[in-house]
Amino acid sequence: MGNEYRIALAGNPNTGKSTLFNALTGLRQHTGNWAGKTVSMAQGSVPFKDKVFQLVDLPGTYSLFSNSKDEEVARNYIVFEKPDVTLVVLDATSLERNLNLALQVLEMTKNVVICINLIDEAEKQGIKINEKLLMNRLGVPVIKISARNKIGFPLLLDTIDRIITGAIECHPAQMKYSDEIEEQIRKIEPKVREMVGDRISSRWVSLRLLDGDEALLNELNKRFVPEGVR
Ligand SMILES: Nc1nc2c(ncn2[C@@H]2O[C@H](COP(=O)(O)OP(=O)(O)OP(=O)(O)O)[C@@H](O)[C@H]2O)c(=O)[nH]1
Ligand SMILES: [Mg+2]
Repeated sequence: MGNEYRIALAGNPNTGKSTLFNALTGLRQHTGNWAGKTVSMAQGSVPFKDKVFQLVDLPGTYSLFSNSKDEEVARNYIVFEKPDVTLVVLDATSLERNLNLALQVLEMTKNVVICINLIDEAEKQGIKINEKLLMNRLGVPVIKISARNKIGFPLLLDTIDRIITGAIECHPAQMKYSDEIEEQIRKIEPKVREMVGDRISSRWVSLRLLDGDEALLNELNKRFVPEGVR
């Protein structure tokens, strides 16, 4: 349908993705206080203004390389299924560790919202988070929420809506690597672009290939190379 948009929820395990998913959709995806709860993707819809957001609860992962099935599922969804917006759910009480995954997502896709969850817990612990500064550094909206207490939802939904309409444009920060790696990227990126066009970030694919990500290479072959040529 023309007014349906897919919104993916990514993040480290145990950051409250399913709690957010359930609170927004009214569904009952399993939640728990230990890692590895969500192993497959749950979907649920959230009507908002003239639109319907189809939320996809991805498995929680510490990175988005090809280290495990979960990472591949989450990675493939973000890169190949191309959700309209990807929410990265972070735990406000361990932001530094959580930002690692956020930076990976920013390399993979353009339309990203960073949700800093468990803001209630962070406040209890006296942790102060400057979301404006983060927003400037990361180039995408950063919103403080508490999924459990349903805090921050109106702004979150409105921000998703405004990204979809184009009222907000994301400019995700790109990590700069050593001169040597940047030089290698420059060499292979044009060839990667010939293969993937502008459907996927050619810089990100180049980086993964330089890292020897064979699972990704297989996935690219499957999706982009005609069967007779592989
Ligand atoms: N204090 C507080 N706890 C929260 C909040 N959101 C989620 N939690 C708790 O954090 C724990 C993990 O929540 P889940 O929603 O299962 O986390 P998840 O990200 O889906 O975890 P995986 O599926 O393992 O990746 C649960 O005990 C939640 O009740 C919040 O806003 N504040
Ligand atoms: Mg979950």
